Amino acid sequence: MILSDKRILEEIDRGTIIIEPFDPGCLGTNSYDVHLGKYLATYTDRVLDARAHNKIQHFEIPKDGFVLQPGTLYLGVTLEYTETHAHVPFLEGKSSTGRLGIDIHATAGKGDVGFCNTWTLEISCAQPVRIYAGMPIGQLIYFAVEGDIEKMYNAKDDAKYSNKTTKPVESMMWKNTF
Ligand SMILES: Nc1ccn([C@H]2C[C@H](O)[C@@H](COP(=O)(O)OP(=O)(O)OP(=O)(O)O)O2)c(=O)n1
Repeated sequence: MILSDKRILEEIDRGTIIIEPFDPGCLGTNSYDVHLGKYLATYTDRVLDARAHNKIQHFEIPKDGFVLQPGTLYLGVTLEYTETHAHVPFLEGKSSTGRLGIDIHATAGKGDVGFCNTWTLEISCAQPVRIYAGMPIGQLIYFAVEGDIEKMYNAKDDAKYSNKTTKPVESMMWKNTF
């Protein structure tokens, strides 16, 4: 079950969903539009190593935008800080970004109950495209969860992406043992 607009507002009133900043105009029928934050990042090394801590360099999107190039993975971040305490949040693209050839996540769209942070975007593009800080970039949808939660994401010792940040965060795969 996906939460409707009215239900998202009720959950915001209850404090089980937090979206900051919140603009009622960004509420869709059953989603909330999120925007591109001002920081992007790229990996320092061209060849990444799934076992290593691959470092990234952050940079600010200039006022007149930044042209994404195909073949490079950019990490972006949502302008919005969100908390979701009783539902499963999903980050989805928007048709309008998709029609510009922009992908906002490489494979991970699902969030966890208890996730409290900005969202890192795994951005790639089909052809060069200029993007701007503050542009609508994706949407959050909320699913009801079945059953009790043993441990909320923000309470887990091994949660990799729970340190609050306004910048994109690199892969923490290196924390897995394999
Ligand atoms: N594009 C995305 C997808 C998810 N998340 C956030 C919300 C999730 O609650 C959190 C963890 O996502 P995953 O469970 O998919 O990530 P991992 O399994 O790699 O990390 P962990 O071991 O911390 O669960 O990251 C994000 O910021 N950007």
